[in-house]
Amino acid sequence: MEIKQRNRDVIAGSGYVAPTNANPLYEGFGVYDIGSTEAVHEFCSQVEASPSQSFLQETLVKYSEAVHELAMDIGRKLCQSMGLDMDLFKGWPCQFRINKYNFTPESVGSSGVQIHTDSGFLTILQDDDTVGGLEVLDEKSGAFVAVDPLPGSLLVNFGDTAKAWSNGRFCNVHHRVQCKEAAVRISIALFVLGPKEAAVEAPPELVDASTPPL
Ligand SMILES: O=C(O)CCC(=O)C(=O)O
Ligand SMILES: [Fe+2]
Repeated sequence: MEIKQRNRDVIAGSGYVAPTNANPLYEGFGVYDIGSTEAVHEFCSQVEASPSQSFLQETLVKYSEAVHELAMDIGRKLCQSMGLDMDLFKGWPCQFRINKYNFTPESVGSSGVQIHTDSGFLTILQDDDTVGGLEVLDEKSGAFVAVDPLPGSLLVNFGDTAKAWSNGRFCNVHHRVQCKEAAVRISIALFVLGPKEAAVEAPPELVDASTPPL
């Protein structure tokens, strides 16, 4: 526990999250801004990835660089597809989280993570290869739809900041994690948060008479 606690918050909730009474099955590690290779190295040294475990550090650096580049690329393509000439996510902090759910026989049927929307712009999620549980809300019918494990795939969803920026064109999807079986479930998320200093505002091209400001 002492070692896990070394993964301290940079912003609220960005470091180690221990199980709580409200959420006893969940714990997670995090890096505030994975766009910084130093932050990834610091994380590895905090959780004592020793030189004998250097493959861990290498893997994490490679993974974080690849998923960060993917996020930036998605930002550019989103803008292109909307006819906007901008590099949207450039310089935005990207938070990284490794989620662990210690599901038990007693917890089957209960909640691993309550229903929520992600607060940032975009989330890239690598879900557990075998243990399901992620469900997204179909806003029309009000029913939850299971997102079954699909090894080798990444799931991308928008959050609250994307809804604000796009003036309601992008939907911040509600989702939750349910315990379906007594097994450890791991997921890895990258959250493209939003501009560090400036406020989020819809570009003028996305505001007109038929889509007035939200
Ligand atoms: O573990 C998952 O599949 C989803 C986790 C999640 O929704 C989150 O970290 O915001
Ligand atoms: Fe989420």
